[in-house]
Amino acid sequence: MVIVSSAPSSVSEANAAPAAARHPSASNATHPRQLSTAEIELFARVGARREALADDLIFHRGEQGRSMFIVQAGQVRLQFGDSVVDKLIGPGEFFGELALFIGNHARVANAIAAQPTTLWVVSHDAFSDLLDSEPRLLARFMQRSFSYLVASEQQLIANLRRRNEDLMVTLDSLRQAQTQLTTAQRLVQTDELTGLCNRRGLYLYLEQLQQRRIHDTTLGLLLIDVDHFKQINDRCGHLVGDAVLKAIADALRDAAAACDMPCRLGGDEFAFLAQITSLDELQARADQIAGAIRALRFPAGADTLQIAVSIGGGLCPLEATWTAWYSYADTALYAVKGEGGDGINVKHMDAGGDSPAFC
Ligand SMILES: Nc1nc2c(ncn2[C@@H]2O[C@H](COP(=O)(O)OP(=O)(O)OP(=O)(O)O)[C@@H](O)[C@H]2O)c(=O)[nH]1
Repeated sequence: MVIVSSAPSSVSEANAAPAAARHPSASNATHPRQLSTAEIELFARVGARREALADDLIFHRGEQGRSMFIVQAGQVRLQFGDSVVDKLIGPGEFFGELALFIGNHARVANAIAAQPTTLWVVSHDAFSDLLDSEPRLLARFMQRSFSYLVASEQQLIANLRRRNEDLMVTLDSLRQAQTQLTTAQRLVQTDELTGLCNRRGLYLYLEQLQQRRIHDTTLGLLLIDVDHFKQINDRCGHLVGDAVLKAIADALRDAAAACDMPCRLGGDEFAFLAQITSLDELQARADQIAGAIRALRFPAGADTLQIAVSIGGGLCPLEATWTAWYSYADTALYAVKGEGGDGINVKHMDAGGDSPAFC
């Protein structure tokens, strides 16, 4: 509870010195916020006495102030908020002096009694009167206060600058972490050998399919499997096998429109999901892929190696699932393999048709 009501105070609370529990008589204003005995006597003469119990609010942040406060006994805590450290004002020290000098000044801190405290409250008007009667003493007091205020403001600016720099460093680390996360996400969706999407990348594409759909198109799926790939590895070595897989990936990439998804499902098996308008268009993609792969040549000792693929697929009924599409295309692919490979089997995936996937 505040016993004596008082007018409020200023920005200079931010600059109040930490309470060192100095007693006024122990010093003759050696600390810039410590009043000399003469100053205390002068202010005590014109100030109103105010008693505050522990936790009493003396003024709050934003409140307009016209008075300065001097702690006679006890201690006042200035809370600035915004992560600025609180300050404790002890006996013989003053706070809120800017309101005294300029009148009507918005307080920048809450002032709360840290313990039972006695204050002198010096109003702006009383101070103006004193300026006439005690100009020399008050000039020294004001000079000291101003230089302390300026030094404190500079300290505040330096702290803010440091805080800003710390924030920039934190922001930088966050950006780096974000980039690393994006890279990691890309890597887990990418097949290391060919650079195409892997199965995880395909599943992500399927999850986002609704948003990626192109108006007036349907989906077509092709499964592409290299014929006798094991023999290529056995005859020519794994490095040639790898080169074959990479070249097939390039052929798929070349045949893909921006909205299509060519990917490597694993081993020598690839998938190609296309947004197209007709079965003919899907057939044309399959022909382009098979033709490009057939045209590839790889050194195999004295000979050159030619590659062939089997392709199965069809137009995907949108009400069916990926598993059903895959199962249908796989059946179509193995029909080609059963006839010796190097062929294309692309049809409508008809839920009422002869495919076991849709039975
Ligand atoms: N070079 C290389 N070989 C791989 C890679 N991944 C899987 N393989 C090999 O690919 C071969 C696939 O063999 P199969 O599944 O029998 O297929 P295939 O020999 O093409 O038989 P068909 O499909 O019936 O014509 C296996 O020998 C695997 O070891 C890879 O990344 N690089």
